[in-house]
Amino acid sequence: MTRTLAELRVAIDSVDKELLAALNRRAALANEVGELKRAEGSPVFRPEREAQVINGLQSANPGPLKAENVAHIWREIMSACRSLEEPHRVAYLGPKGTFSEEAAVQFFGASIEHVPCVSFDEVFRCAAAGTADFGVVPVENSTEGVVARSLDLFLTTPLHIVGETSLLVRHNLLRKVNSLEGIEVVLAHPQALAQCQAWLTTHLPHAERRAASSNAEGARLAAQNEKWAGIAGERAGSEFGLHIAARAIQDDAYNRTRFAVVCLPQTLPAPGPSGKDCVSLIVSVPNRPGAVHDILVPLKQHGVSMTRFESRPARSGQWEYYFYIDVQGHPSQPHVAAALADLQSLCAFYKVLGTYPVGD
Ligand SMILES: O=C(O)C(=O)C[C@]1(C(=O)O)C=C[C@@H](O)C=C1
Repeated sequence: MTRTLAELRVAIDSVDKELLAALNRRAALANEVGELKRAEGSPVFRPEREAQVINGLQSANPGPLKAENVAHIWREIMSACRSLEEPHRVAYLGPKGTFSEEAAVQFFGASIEHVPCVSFDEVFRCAAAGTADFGVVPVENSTEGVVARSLDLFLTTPLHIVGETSLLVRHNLLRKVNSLEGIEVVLAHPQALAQCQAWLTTHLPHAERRAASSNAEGARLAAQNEKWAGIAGERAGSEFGLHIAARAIQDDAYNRTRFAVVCLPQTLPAPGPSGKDCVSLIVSVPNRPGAVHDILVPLKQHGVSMTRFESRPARSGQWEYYFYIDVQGHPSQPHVAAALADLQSLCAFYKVLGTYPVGD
């Protein structure tokens, strides 16, 4: 016999009460964990434990809830529990409404204190000075490649990477008026202008492309002039009361940006193994034939996969480079430790940027 809507809602209300009671039992346990950690002076945020909790629940999930929804729900549950233990301040490129803010909330959940910053440099400064506990910075975009400023800042920063997350980036043309007519200036971060260049050339060939410090800042400025438009996410559109004059204008439909989560090692030491981890390194090699090939040999010999290899000029004027390398695994695994030790012995410069659970 099929149940009526009223009967189904009564059943849902009863499940919700069970969930609420269970969630509060969980929160009380997290409170106890918090007291324990305060007593021993250990960090509240444990990304490897959170990754294990989510992976475990996704494997045990019988459905019909989708695996990605399970991840999303538990990220929020753990964010709420974590904030009971200790509220975390998270710095990102502001103002409110940026993709960086979205990445910060995707990684830490909604229960955080927001520290919007005016530049990537400021995000690094805030996290290094302790004004924020963590910083979230973009490192790579699937259309445009590396975010050079972030990579350059990694070289000298005392911060290390403790996590990563990636976002599907959908850019919209935002404007006071809901039309493409009469747009004289398009304002956005240079990365976003580059990610939408084919669309802009086709649809707004005569509009000036003007760089803004962030997409949300471009949207904020566009809200002040009818002849201007911004390129940003929906979040920024609603923040500044703008129309979406054109939706999803990025040249690549699968445009994704990967973000790194950084902090001081004293805020959170390198996370332990989660079962699916990654090590990020910066190295340089002596300028001689075959040197770059040689640093890859230990990885092959010890069966360690490399998932990323980027170069940045060393700015020595000598055509020397820093290489940004990501490898799969955790240094607590003997084959990873052996590969890294051999690699280090070949490098003129070697810096471990971080060991952390692989993001989604
Ligand atoms: O297991 C812990 O260490 C906790 O503090 C609990 C908990 C959770 O809610 O499950 C909360 C914060 C940590 O980042 C990891 C997990």
